[in-house]
Amino acid sequence: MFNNLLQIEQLSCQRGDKRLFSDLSLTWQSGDFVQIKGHNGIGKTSLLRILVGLAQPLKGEVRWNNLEITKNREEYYQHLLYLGHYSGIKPELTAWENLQFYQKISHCKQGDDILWDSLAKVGLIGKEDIVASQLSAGQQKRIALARLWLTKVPLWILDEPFNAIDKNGVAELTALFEKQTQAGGIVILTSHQEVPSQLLKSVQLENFQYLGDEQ
Ligand SMILES: Nc1ncnc2c1ncn2[C@@H]1O[C@H](COP(=O)(O)OP(=O)(O)OP(=O)(O)O)[C@@H](O)[C@H]1O
Repeated sequence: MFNNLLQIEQLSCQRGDKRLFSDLSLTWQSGDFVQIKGHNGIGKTSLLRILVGLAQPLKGEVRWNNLEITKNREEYYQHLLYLGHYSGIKPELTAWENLQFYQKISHCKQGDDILWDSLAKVGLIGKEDIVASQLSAGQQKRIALARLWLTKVPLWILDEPFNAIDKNGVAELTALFEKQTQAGGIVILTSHQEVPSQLLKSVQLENFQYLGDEQ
């Protein structure tokens, strides 16, 4: 895999009238497996949303391979898989159809076999013909997570991927994240649960909390 770089420079974030973090500068590259840490409400989701171009920082910028992401969205999104709090699945489609649709529109491994494999990995065999709206929140989350076994993109940004996932699932997903980074990908996530990996680096957002002296 090409050596990729995700850089954030002098990033400051405000939500409503509340300044969250400021002056955050970091560089991640191929092979990095990173957890964004910090107490509830510190701004972890806000940071991820800035990283994927869904929210604007107050100051600073995000660059993918030296290009500012908001000016090069099309190129950036060809390399990014983002799973946010809302799983982004279509409620009127079955689990199978959701993944088939994803295979069609994304840079994915193709074919029914790989799709069955991805359903098996998330424990949805037998549920493939049920429309997503009739599945539980946890099962819907697992349809979204099945994309991780289909995608070929290098950069994964995942907000609480382990929510509604049992202990075995957490271990299996963590192994997949390690495999992705060892193959030259970059995985950035938030998690309220312990992530069982020796490879994980962390960014503590408390270290960048706004202290009130920035102009
Ligand atoms: N759209 C918004 N408008 C105003 N304030 C917001 C908005 N979204 C989030 N906030 C506030 O910004 C702060 C950070 O929210 P964020 O969801 O980024 O935190 P978090 O660290 O991910 O929290 P948690 O660990 O609880 O998921 C919170 O105080 C939240 O209330």
